[in-house]
Amino acid sequence: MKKTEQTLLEQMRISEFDIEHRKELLAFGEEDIAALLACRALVEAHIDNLVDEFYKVQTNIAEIALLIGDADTLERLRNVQRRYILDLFGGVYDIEYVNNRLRIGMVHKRIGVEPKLYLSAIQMLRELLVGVIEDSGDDAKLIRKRLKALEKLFYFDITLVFETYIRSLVSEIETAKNKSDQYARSLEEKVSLRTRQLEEWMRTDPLTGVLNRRFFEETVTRAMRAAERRDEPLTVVYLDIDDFKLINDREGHKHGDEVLRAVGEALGAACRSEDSCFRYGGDEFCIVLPNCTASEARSGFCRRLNETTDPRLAGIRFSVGIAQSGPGEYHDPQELVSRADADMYRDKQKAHGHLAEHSLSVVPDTPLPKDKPEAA
Ligand SMILES: Nc1nc2c(ncn2[C@@H]2O[C@H](COP(=O)(O)OP(=O)(O)OP(=O)(O)O)[C@@H](O)[C@H]2O)c(=O)[nH]1
Repeated sequence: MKKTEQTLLEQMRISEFDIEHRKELLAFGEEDIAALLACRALVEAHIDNLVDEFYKVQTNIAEIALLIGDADTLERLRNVQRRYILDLFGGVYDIEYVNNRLRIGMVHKRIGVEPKLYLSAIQMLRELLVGVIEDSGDDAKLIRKRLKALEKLFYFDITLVFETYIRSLVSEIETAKNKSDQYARSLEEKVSLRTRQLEEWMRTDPLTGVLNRRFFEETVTRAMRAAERRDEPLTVVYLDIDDFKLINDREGHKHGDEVLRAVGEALGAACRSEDSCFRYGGDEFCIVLPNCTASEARSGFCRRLNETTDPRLAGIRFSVGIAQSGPGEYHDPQELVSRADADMYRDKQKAHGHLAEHSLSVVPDTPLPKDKPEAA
């Protein structure tokens, strides 16, 4: 619930029962109320003098004069003080009376009246009132009773003002804490986002956008363990662009970069969500295909790659090596990669020796790669 939807009494959980309890704690009873009421006429007769004297002293204190600030405010305060003094001897110390005291505590906190200034003002007022009551010429015993009752009422009021003051301080601390918690949370979110971005950046090959070699071994090892656990096949496809040096030499390094970028995009498009694609060397790429046989890699991944229509890849040919592990028997992850590499090398030899067609030519409308015997 918003603070503005609650009265001060509700915020501080002060009920009529609580007010009576406070009076009991101070032994403030009917006798005291009667003693204070008995002074009312006397105090009323001196009220202007009391208020004048009070503010004469108060406005001589530099800090207080600064807080009051101007003549209009002083006039307003004089009226408030007049009402307060009369309330002290009004004989009614109920929920309304308490609410007014709480409000004073709140206003003091808001305008920055420090507790020491409030206490010194109360002490000053007390002395002025004691003077008036003592000079009444009444019976000494009666005067003592009245002063005692006034003392108790001041304690009653001071406690309320201080509690509001403290409550207000606690609220300020809570607000500051909430703000700093909020800031810490937003900072945490930013850090975790930046960390994710950094990790992503560390994993990614900046030119082609596919994963870099640093994470390759870790990925194959993890994929191999998962395949073993599930008794599924795992396939690695090794791709090497044919005569890439020639492309660089003929078309320029910039064009070569553009081809590598296009290869990265084509591989990304040919991969399933569970596949991981790596730039393994300058013009070499490795694709880890979980739950996929060598034959499925050819009919699935290689076919999709072969369907690439990117004009930057027209005439680009790959030597392809495929190696499968599992189900049943599993190789060492490094051995699986070496087998895919060896298979790719054999493919390249055939191509160079014109013994066979290239495994994969990424040009529009090229036929599917020839199905090779399983490497597993
Ligand atoms: N444009 C460009 N070229 C690169 C990059 N990284 C490596 N290369 C070049 O890629 C070429 C690879 O050449 P080779 O290893 O001889 O391979 P190849 O010319 O494809 O020959 P084969 O593999 O036998 O078909 C080298 O000339 C490298 O300089 C790169 O990031 N951008």
